[in-house]
This record gives sequence, structure tokens and C-alpha cells, in this order.
Amino acid sequence: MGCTFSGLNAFYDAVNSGGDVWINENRFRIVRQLGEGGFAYVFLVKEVLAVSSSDAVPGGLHKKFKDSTHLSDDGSYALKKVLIQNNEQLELVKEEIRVSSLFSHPNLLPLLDHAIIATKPNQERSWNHEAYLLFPVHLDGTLLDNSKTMQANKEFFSTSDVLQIFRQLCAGLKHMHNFDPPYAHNDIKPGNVLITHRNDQPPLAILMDFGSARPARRQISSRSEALQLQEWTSEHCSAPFRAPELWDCESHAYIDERTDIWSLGCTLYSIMYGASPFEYVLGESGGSLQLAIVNVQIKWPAGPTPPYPDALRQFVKWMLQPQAAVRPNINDIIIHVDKLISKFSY
Ligand SMILES: Nc1ncnc2c1ncn2[C@@H]1O[C@H](COP(=O)(O)OP(=O)(O)OP(=O)(O)O)[C@@H](O)[C@H]1O
Repeated sequence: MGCTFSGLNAFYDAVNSGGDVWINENRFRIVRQLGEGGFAYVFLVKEVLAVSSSDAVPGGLHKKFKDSTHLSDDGSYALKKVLIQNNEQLELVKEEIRVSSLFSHPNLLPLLDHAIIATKPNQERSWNHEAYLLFPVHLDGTLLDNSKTMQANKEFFSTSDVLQIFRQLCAGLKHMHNFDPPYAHNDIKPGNVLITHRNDQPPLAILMDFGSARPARRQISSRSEALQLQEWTSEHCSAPFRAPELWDCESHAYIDERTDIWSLGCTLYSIMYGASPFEYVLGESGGSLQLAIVNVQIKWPAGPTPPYPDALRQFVKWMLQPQAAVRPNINDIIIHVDKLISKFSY
């Protein structure tokens, strides 16, 4: 049994007992593991409803989120368990919880509930912690999972599905970029997009993992600030999707949410071809990912398949503008993708 961590209002009780996990007043049974991250495990869980009670259905979460379109009909959810071994990790999880709770948009994965508990004292005699974050579950996997399966089967998304998936990501990202203050997601990549296949409709795309999201705009005014930014991004922004200005930041620079537009361009390329335009370097001995990115050495697949129109390639190139100051913003991107949708969707 865990010991309740108290100190801030945001912390609630979570108690492990008999294979079930309590998050505040709701109880969940672990069904199976769905995935794994750096210090986290993600499980499929099912809400355990109170028996012999006339109001057992709907469950506690349905009472709490009456209007939410994200709640499941059958009480299934995704539970992320984060292992926390030091204060820095504790602060990072608290920040992930704070930022995840800011946004409300159909294409951004909402945090439904959370709990942080103290477990057992570590060698320094301070407490270890575990955090439990509850999300809607999307069982068709991430865009990365889908791309891998499709590549193995020599399949690819239709032009129409590429554009519709991308349009949804833009809608979610616009919510973050137009927030007051604007937020950058900082880790846009296929592994952070959940996909749900639907009958007679394009796949549903939901952006997740706000662990690296931060207020987007900052003025860099010294060498040490530039190096600090580079160090932070090397830990938080996946390298094949990281914008050039985050690899080699000048001592006087203005950084804004257009770092995400670069990652969005790499993600559009990935929806089409299954990997970042710069990921090929990782497979080549001696190749430098940083050089390929800073010099925008995009490798386009040869051959007629997949048969995407040249307009899509030009769209990717437009987002992969190495000078951030002239890179388009999310509103420009949405205007353009809508034009492409009306031209190429049927
Ligand atoms: N809501 C969900 N529904 C279904 N599967 C999920 C959900 N959330 C996460 N997963 C699965 O768990 C994996 C890890 O989740 P997540 O990316 O949130 O962990 P992380 O620790 O932040 O990972 P990383 O170290 O890559 O940043 C995902 O790649 C996905 O396969």
C-alpha cells in the first residue's frame, strides 16, 4: 500500500491493492500493458464499478466528466504509471500534469485524473514517488506503430488520409499555439500521435504526451542561455524531429512556437514515407543527423510509390524552412492544408 503524499492541492490518494489501483475515488483493474516510455509504463485498465448499487453505471468518471467526448462507454482507460526517483523527475511530472490539464480540444489527449503517491524511502531517506495519470485509451496504437505495420505490408496512407490526419494534428496544435501564452509541444512525432481507425471516415488522430510542452516564446540573450536551451532540447525534443535552431542556437535569438512547425513538417513526411526525412542518417555509419538537419538534406524516396502529388512534397519543404523567422505559422499551415484537402480529397 502506498502512503499518501500531501503538500499541494493537486495531489490525491492512490492506493494499490489486490491488483487494482485507486485514483482518488475511482478504482481500476489492470488488464494488460499497452506501452512503455523512458520512466513510464502504460496499462489498459478497466474501471471497477461499485456492485449492488443502483447507480453503479455510469462510473465516477462519467459523473465527473458528464460532457466529455473522450470517455469510454465500457470503462476502459489508459493508465500511465511514472516511476519517480528524484526531485527533478517529480517536478517534471508535476509540470506534465499542470500542462496536460490546461488544454481542452478533440485532437489533444486530455488528462482525466491523476495521483502522486509516496512509496518507500530511498537510500537518501527521502521518499520515492509514483505518479498515475489516467487518459482515454486508443487501442489502434500510435502513428509510428501504424506506419511500421503498413511498411511491413507495403501499404501506405492515401493522399486523402495523409491530409486528414495531418489536418487534425494542426487543429490540436493550433489550440496550443494560440493559447495565452502560446505553448510549444516540443516533441511532435509519430510516436506521440494516437490513431483510431473508423468506418467510412479518415482515421482519428490525437496528439499526446505534454511532458515537454512549455511556453513557446523566449528571447535568448547570452551564450549560456543558448547552451542551456540546447541542453534542455537535447533531453526533451526527439533528435530526428528537432528544429535546426535548437541544435545550434545563436547567443542572440528569438525562439517561438515555429520550432513545432519544423517537427510538424517532419511528421507529415513520416505519415507519407514512414520515417523522419532525416532519419536515414541514423542508419548510415558516420552520418551526422545535426548536419543533415541544419543543411536540410531531405532524402526523398525514389520511385513512383507511394504516389503522392508533388504539392505534398512542396508543402513539407515549406515547413522545413531552416530560418525560423520566415517559417510559416500554424494558421498559415491550416489555410494551406485546407486548400490541399479540397483539391485532393474525395
Ligand atoms: N492513451 C493511450 N492509449 C493507448 N496507448 C497509449 C496511450 N498512451 C500511451 N500509450 C502507449 O504507451 C506508449 C508510451 O506512452 P508515452 O509516450 O506517454 O510515454 P513516455 O514515457 O512519455 O514515452 P517517451 O519516453 O517516448 O516520451 C505509447 O507509445 C503508446 O504505445
